[in-house]
Amino acid sequence: MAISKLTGAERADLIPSLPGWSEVEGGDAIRKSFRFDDFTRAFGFMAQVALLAEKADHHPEWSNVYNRVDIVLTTHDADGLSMRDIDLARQIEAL
Ligand SMILES: C[C@H](O)[C@H](O)[C@H]1CNC2=NC(N)=NC(=O)C2=N1
Repeated sequence: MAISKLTGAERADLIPSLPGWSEVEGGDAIRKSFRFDDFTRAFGFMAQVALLAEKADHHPEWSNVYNRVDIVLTTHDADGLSMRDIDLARQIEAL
């Protein structure tokens, strides 16, 4: 099943509803940087996100430095931003 990229209008409507998430230049991804008290907290968060990602079969591009976790969401199968990214961002926010 083809996954469709969000249109500019859809992005403009949806992204502002995700607190702290911003559009990456070009509009093909969204990103957010999370900060925690320490590495243990950051890694615990990553473990929770990993479980969500596996369940959704939709995986983040991310990096971790000590207490910081930088997440980029994009849909490789759509070559850009899709509703799957919005859905995963919403689930991350609900953690
Ligand atoms: C075969 C498997 O369902 C796909 O490769 C999934 C896995 N995780 C994925 N994650 C992301 N971010 N984009 C995808 O297109 C994607 N595709």
